[in-house]
Amino acid sequence: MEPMKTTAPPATAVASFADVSKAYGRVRAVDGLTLDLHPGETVALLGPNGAGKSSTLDLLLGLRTPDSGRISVFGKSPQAAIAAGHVGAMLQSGGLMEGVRVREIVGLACDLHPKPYPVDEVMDRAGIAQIADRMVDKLSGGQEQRVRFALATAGAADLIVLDEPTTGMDVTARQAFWSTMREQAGQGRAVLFATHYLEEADAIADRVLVLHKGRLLADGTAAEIKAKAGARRIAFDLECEIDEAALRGLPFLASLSLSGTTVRIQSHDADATVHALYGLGCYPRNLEVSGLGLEQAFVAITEAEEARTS
Ligand SMILES: Nc1ncnc2c1ncn2[C@@H]1O[C@H](COP(=O)(O)OP(=O)(O)OP(=O)(O)O)[C@@H](O)[C@H]1O
Repeated sequence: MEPMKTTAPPATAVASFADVSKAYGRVRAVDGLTLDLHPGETVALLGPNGAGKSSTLDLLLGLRTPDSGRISVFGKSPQAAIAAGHVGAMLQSGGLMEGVRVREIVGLACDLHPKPYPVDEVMDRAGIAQIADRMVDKLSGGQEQRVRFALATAGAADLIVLDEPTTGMDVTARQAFWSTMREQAGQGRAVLFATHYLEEADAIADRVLVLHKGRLLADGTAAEIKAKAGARRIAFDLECEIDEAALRGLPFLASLSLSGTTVRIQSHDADATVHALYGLGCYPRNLEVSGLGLEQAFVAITEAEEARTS
């Protein structure tokens, strides 16, 4: 009799980067990146301007070749995976074809896709049915983004790659966009998106990657990234005059800001900071201690790295 298997087999990676580097002259855009993406995962790629997010996505899509390391997408080269229809992509810019109507460009994307969806379905999902007859060069920024979204979802791809997909979209378009992406991930597709909207990453992503100068600084759930930042927020009001220098002398302080009588602190050990605060002889009112938001965690992690490397 076969022994009973007690553990599930490891999910095969949708895409893998193995020690991938890419430089432009002296700029190391991607520096020793090792990473696996898995089916059904929604992954946010974060990083300050110039961190290497677009370069990473370009490498994944075979638009650029790594100087060293290996990238595989569904066990193939990125180009072969794209030709096989495994990958849908929505890039940051790049003009849409001129002189054609919305329906024509979406129709073309469907015709070219090895596993296309019906054109009307694609247009409905992207919320562009009403502008089907408009020329693509006469669209607003948000409408253009919706058309790009339609092009990325013209067929059944198993990996969807999005570079700042919701830039320029209004609230309704954003919500519709993310609900479609959740649906896609729910069907087992992997979704990788680069963004500067940290609330979006916090709300949408199962996994967050933080890039800085081409290197992976953090990889985990939003909660893990917040914990990694290793700081907590303390906010309170002062009811008596207190010397700012005394506040700045509190232990474990990462940052301090004063606004009127309100003090906001980030501390690496909130218990110790609050304990010392009571020792200053002026009791804080409305004391709140909370974890960092993803945005503050992101800033704390990237600033710490900046300080370490500069
Ligand atoms: N074609 C290129 N030639 C020279 N340098 C480049 C080129 N493309 C990107 N770079 C440089 O590589 C680094 C990474 O750029 P990249 O566009 O990947 O960053 P990013 O994280 O996407 O930035 P942003 O948030 O501003 O879009 C930057 O320093 C950028 O100036």
